[in-house]
Amino acid sequence: MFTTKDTDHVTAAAEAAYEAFTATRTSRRARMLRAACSVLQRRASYFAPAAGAVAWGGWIYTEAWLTDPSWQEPVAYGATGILVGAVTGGAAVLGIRQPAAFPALYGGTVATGTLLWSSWQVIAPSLPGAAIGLVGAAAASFPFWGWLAKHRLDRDKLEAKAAKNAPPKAEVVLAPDDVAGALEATGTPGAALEQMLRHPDGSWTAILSLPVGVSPRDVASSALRVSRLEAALRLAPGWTLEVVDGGASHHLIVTARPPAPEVVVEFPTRHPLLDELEEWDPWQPLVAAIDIETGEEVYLHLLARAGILVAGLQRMGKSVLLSVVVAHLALTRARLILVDGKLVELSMWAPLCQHEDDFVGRDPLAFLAKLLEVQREIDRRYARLVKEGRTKAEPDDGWEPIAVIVDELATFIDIPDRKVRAQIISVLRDVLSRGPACLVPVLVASQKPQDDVIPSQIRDVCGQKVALATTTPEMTDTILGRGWAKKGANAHEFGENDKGRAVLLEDGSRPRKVQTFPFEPPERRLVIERARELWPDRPGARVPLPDIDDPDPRPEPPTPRGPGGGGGGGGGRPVLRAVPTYPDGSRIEENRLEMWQALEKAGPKGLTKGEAVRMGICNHHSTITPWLNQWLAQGWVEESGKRDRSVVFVLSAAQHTPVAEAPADSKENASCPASM
Ligand SMILES: Nc1ncnc2c1ncn2[C@@H]1O[C@H](COP(=O)(O)OP(=O)(O)OP(=O)(O)O)[C@@H](O)[C@H]1O
Repeated sequence: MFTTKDTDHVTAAAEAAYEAFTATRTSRRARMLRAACSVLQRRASYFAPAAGAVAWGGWIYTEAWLTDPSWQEPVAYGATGILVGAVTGGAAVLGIRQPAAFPALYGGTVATGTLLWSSWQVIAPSLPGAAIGLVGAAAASFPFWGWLAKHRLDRDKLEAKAAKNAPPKAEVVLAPDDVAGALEATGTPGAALEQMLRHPDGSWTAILSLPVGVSPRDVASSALRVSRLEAALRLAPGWTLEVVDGGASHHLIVTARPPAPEVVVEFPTRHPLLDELEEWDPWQPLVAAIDIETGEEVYLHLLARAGILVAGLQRMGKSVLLSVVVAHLALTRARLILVDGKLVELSMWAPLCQHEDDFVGRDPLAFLAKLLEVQREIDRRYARLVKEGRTKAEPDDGWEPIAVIVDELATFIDIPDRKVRAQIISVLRDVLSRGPACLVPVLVASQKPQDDVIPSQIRDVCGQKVALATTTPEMTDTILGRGWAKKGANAHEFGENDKGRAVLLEDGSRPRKVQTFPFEPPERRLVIERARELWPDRPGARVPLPDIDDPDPRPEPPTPRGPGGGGGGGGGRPVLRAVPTYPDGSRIEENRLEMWQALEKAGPKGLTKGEAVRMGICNHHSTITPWLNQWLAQGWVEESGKRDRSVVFVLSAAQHTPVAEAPADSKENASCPASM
């Protein structure tokens, strides 16, 4: 038996239906008995004083009648007691729930009546005396009647108000004979309802035992049967039905759920990062969006999970989300490597880069070279992890985070050179999967959610995927993985006005529908200004402008190492924008550039051949010996004593790689002045 207290109208309707259902299962007499017992049980506290008073009055007057038999006294007093008792009982049955008021009113009424009547009897015992006593007792009950009337009036008012404000009544019908009957109507006769459970949220669960020969699994797994059962149950709109196999017990478990209550979620228009523009710890998750169903903050993890993939149709909010991630990274000590097929999206962050060539534009070969450089660093870091018997980096390892942000993956994947494409996919996959564990977070974004642009090898190693609006379920699956569109990740249902609306899927979790924060250029500039204040000496990267900066439009493809690389020379590098040269102006060969730069970086401390090998510049001393000999002969390098019994090589004073100047007539990118 249920109470309607504290339940909503849906629950009340469901209860009524359920009570009707249970009523059909018992005989009329049993139902009446049960109702009587129920009233007695629930209203016992109201009946007790009435019953006590009637018994007490009856006893006094029976005794009086025995000693002085006359009919007036017992009838008069008995009538009074019965009247007041009936009033009390009636009010109790009508549902007035004030246990303390009842006995008090009742007791007062009876006591006053008794006093008046007894006094009159003493003064002038007679029949009129009895009648006056009766009237007095009745008059004494006026306060009670007044109270009762007011109470009913108030209650009616409240009910009228509640009915006015209540949402339209939902129809929840459990068919007569209900779930078993409905099941029979769908072609599965003979089921018996074993148990009906009501849940506090208004949902219900029916446990049915099926006849021998009918498999609960067959019923539960047949979409047709389940939808027929749903129709036969005539559930109100918005209700959902779940049918599961009860297992060995040969039971079928049917659960109906009311629609989830609507949560009104307010979307903040300002990202919380803007309220605290201080150095940010990349180990903590960053607030990426708001869950549109619950209003909770939803996070992206830069280091604790594998890479991040963001994709969706054009103009739906990819760059905005990307900027939120870059803004967080800009406020860390991370080295930013920005790869932007469109140049304009990430170029405003270029002044925060720590290396001049850490901005890659529309150049797949330059991208591959950068990926190989990052891959070599990952190899070095993993070598240390292996030596130290660890599986991932810790915050106090002393490694500098290296964040790789790639916008518009299509520029680097959707290219005619299949070989370079395959190399890029292979190395990017490796960097995405191994990077975060050694402080190399990677984010890739694409505005073309198609298989040929987001290969499954790339998608599958991304531990966090964000699907902004797409147009088809296939596109959604391309971003999130096969089958997710069918399981409710419906990015393809977002409309063109749903800017920043996305489905976020984290490995091992259910997809969440989210709304990203707006993060427009003025807000991005605030972060940039603050980062420049925090780290004023970052040199920034040059944004390569096509046809202006790149002197060699057809550079030779680099030679990536095979999988698992292991710190080799890394092959050649494509010609990048500034042509590195020796002091005599001749170009530094691709395969020697890394060694030359290592010498530059080492400064007067110099470098031994062994150190160069350990840094992964080459596999063996013999590789660099001829280069060093040549540079010694030219006078660009000097020997400067020994360290650990090895000769230390240093660049001769003032040797450095001059940076090629942009031609005087070249246009300057507004977001990246040549001064950068
Ligand atoms: N969370 C958001 N709230 C409000 N507006 C947003 C949100 N995200 C994006 N927008 C708006 O949507 C528009 C497109 O955003 P954005 O530039 O990020 O799209 P995009 O997918 O990167 O486009 P493209 O693919 O062309 O680069 C912008 O005008 C931006 O202001």
